[in-house]
Amino acid sequence: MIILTVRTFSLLSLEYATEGIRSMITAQIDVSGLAKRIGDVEAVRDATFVAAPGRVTGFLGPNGAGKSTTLRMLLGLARPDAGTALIGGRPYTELPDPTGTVGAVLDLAGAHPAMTARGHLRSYCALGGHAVGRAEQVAELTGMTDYLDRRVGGFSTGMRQRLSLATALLGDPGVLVLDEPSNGLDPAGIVWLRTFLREFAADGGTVLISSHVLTELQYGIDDLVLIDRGRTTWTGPLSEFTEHGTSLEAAFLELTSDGASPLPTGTEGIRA
Ligand SMILES: Nc1ncnc2c1ncn2[C@@H]1O[C@H](COP(=O)(O)OP(=O)(O)OP(=O)(O)O)[C@@H](O)[C@H]1O
Repeated sequence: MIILTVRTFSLLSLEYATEGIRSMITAQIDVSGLAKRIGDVEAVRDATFVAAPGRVTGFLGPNGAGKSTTLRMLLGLARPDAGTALIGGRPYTELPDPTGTVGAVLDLAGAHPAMTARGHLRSYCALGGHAVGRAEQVAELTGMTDYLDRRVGGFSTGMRQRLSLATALLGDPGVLVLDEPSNGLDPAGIVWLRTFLREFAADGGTVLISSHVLTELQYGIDDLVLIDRGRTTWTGPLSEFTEHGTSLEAAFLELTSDGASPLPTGTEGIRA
């Protein structure tokens, strides 16, 4: 996809880029020293990383590592005990146009089963103050046009994932935050999602995508953030993680042990 950027200017710390007929507000994600205790559990102890515009950043860690809790803090759904999680230099709750800045998929679309996809999207257009025609536009972007008049109750998990993504895109955000979006997608759906996210980033968007499945991220991301037991243990370009012959899987296992192992030889990413 060719980017025709005709103008950019700074809006707070957000970059507003106009490109062809489409415009988006792009912004960097900055997480620093983030911590959150839930009951007796230190769900997040020290998460520090950046997700940059124009890049797809994978947020990888084993089950229970703290990925969802970190993303919930980033999206203003949980209050950090310490540290900051900023989008374009601001907490989510202080963004002037939250849905026009960030699209998030944390859970499968919680639409009423009797509602059609079109009805679901149109009600979110009304809630978010978006033009009603956005429903059909995001359906086209996510390959949902043929399903618009079907009831959500009959959707497969993969179609629900697409509907969630379509809903997140209604405000034409420049930042996408996706928590395990490949769950329930078949191989063709995974390839489609990977291609969609790469094009979104190629247009200048910021993508942060979490997963505990290595193979989901291996071919679709530019940068990698590893989290283990609530701490980011490695951040950097994926190419640095694997270029010296260490497989992603081997490096992942090494860096999600007890943290005592050395970095893969030649790896220049940052180890926390
Ligand atoms: N509501 C909660 N009540 C109690 N403990 C919680 C709660 N939410 C998260 N935790 C705990 O916090 C830790 C981090 O959980 P989190 O869901 O953030 O991990 P995750 O990396 O997203 O895991 P997964 O890959 O399995 O989704 C885990 O030990 C989890 O059990």
